[in-house]
Amino acid sequence: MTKTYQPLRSVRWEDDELVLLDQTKLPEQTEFLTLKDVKQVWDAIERLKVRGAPAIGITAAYGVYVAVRHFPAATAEELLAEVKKQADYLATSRPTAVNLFWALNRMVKIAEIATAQGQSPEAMKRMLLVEAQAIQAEDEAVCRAIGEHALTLFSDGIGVLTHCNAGGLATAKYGTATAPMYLAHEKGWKIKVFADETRPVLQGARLTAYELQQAGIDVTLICDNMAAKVMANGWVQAVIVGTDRVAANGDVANKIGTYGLAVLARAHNIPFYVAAPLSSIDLNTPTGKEIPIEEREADEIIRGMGRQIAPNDIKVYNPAFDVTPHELVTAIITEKGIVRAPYKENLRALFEK
Ligand SMILES: CSC[C@H]1O[C@H](OP(=O)(O)O)[C@H](O)[C@@H]1O
Repeated sequence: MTKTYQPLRSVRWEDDELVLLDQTKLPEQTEFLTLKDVKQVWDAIERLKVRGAPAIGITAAYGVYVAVRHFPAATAEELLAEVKKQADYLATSRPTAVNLFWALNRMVKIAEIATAQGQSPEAMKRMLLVEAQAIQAEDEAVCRAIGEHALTLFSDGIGVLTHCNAGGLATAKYGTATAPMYLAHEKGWKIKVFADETRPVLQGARLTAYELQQAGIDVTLICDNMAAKVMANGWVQAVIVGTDRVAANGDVANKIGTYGLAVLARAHNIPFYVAAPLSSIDLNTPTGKEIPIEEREADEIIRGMGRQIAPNDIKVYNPAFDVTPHELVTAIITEKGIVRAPYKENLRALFEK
């Protein structure tokens, strides 16, 4: 009997409103938010109520429509100017996940096309909503395709370690790193997942462990400092993670702690895979050195989960991401196939296919 994955959708356009699952409340509470204005959308992205590169892009796309749907533009040019203004505002919510900028650029492009076609402001607004819905629908198909390619690297009974949440909650459905886990489960394979808790915001403990358990997948939660022991035990045959931005040379920005995992995987001769939709690959950023790394507030560490665990006013360094050099990446798994080194040439070729 095939087990179909029942998604817990993090972003929905429902009854003509943008509805988000508040990921800061999981796993204890399943709470939905209806976002009525662009400031609420900005806050939801910045405060990680919605997070994960593709989900951020989808939310920002709907956010542009929410921002302008009632704007009283007399002409398409006036509305185009407002679309650009609101897209620029949403672009300030978080700096690292390139999907945010990729999705906002798509929304501005639609507004430019509508203007060039001489569409009315009302027609442009309809085109904007359709584009946001297309971005969401495409992401679901992209994630499933990533899963199918990744599955060719897995086998029944495999042990897989993952970091943070690159799951269904971070995308339209299936996730990127978790897509092969769901598809393997659908095929009836026995797959053992080890999920890093992923300090300080615990996306692995709160989200990955939660969504995989809900789907009936064998998942074991470990603290980040246990990954080496799990690998040394021989329990891991592959590491697979998501990404917020792949640079043109194949350097990978992802949740803080990913770089350390890649070093551990290399030390244990374990393949290190990055699941990356083309919407997360940024050929305009030459190397990982040029990827902006978000630094978040000290309280995420000092008072992260509701209780104080460090002295007041202690100095804190809280980068939300790190960069894994492409030399440590075994393969980048995209919806168009599996990409291996030399990454600079092979990533560019993806966009020429
Ligand atoms: C499928 S992209 C998921 C990606 O996003 C996460 O970051 P955050 O939770 O801060 O948005 C993490 O880097 C995941 O790999």
